[in-house]
Amino acid sequence: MANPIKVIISGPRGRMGKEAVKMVTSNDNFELVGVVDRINEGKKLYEVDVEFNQIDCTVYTDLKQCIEETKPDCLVELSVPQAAFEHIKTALAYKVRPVVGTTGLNKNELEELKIKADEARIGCIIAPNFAIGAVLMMKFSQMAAKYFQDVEIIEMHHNQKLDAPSGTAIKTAQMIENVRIPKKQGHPEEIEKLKGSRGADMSGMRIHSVRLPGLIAHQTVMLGGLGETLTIRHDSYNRASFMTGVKLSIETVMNLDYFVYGLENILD
Ligand SMILES: NC(=O)C1=CN([C@@H]2O[C@H](COP(=O)(O)OP(=O)(O)OC[C@H]3O[C@@H](n4cnc5c(N)ncnc54)[C@H](O)[C@@H]3O)[C@@H](O)[C@H]2O)C=CC1
Ligand SMILES: O=C(O)C1=N[C@H](C(=O)O)C[C@H](O)C1
Repeated sequence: MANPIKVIISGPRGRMGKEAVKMVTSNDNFELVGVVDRINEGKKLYEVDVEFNQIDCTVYTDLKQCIEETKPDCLVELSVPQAAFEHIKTALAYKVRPVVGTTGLNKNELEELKIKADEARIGCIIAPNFAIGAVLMMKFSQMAAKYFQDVEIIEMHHNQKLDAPSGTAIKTAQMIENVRIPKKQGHPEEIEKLKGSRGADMSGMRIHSVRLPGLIAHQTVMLGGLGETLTIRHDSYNRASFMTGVKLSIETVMNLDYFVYGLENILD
């Protein structure tokens, strides 16, 4: 059997981080060699949270030190955008391949990371959504937008989410932008009596962000035409739904020497 891929995870105590720790440590092809967090420097994961019982892996607060001591192949980045950008740049500088789920990176940051990864010929996968169904929902929406110019994206998430609109909603709109003839939707003279009531505007499309306790991650794309509408919806009911894509990305990034934005680009 080939040597396991040595993985480090950023944001291990988070909702996604915990699920990723579980997935990586239960997979024989991977070895969790370290984690990076804001706190708990030098502790073992099992000391940090009872959920990590028996996981004998060191917590680092400095990514460079983590990389130098553990010599990982891959960084799984699941923290916050403010930290993620620096983490990805550091990983690339050490030739550690990033697999990034953290959303909220802006266009310039993504562009800079693409240039760095491509120039250094280091695989890097950034996926706003790792759920297979979500990727299909985005692709189906893109297919449909060729025929329906009027699009409203409604993303719905738990109320602890920091960024709005979601990374998935932005990626969906970008994919649609590639095929849709730009159009300002609604009545040309419409007036928002309450600011924001028509949602965010992306090339005339509208994006609405719902935040409620009880939700996990959901998105509806509504397309309207002459006397008909088409509704495409995806629901993640738990964070295990994202792990198929995280696992595939870790395996795939090891054989890449360029930047990838979106899981759809590595699915067969
Ligand atoms: N691509 C995808 O499929 C998915 C992406 N996400 C994204 O993943 C990110 C994390 O989401 P959640 O787990 O729900 O958030 P969370 O708030 O539960 O977890 C974030 C964790 O990062 C830690 N953190 C903060 N600063 C850090 C630093 N400098 N270094 C290391 N860790 C640090 C926090 O202490 C926290 O434990 C968000 O950006 C979210 O939008 C979430 C679900 C799916
Ligand atoms: O914060 C979340 O939870 C999620 N974030 C990602 C996003 O912003 O699209 C992916 C998924 O929707 C869950």
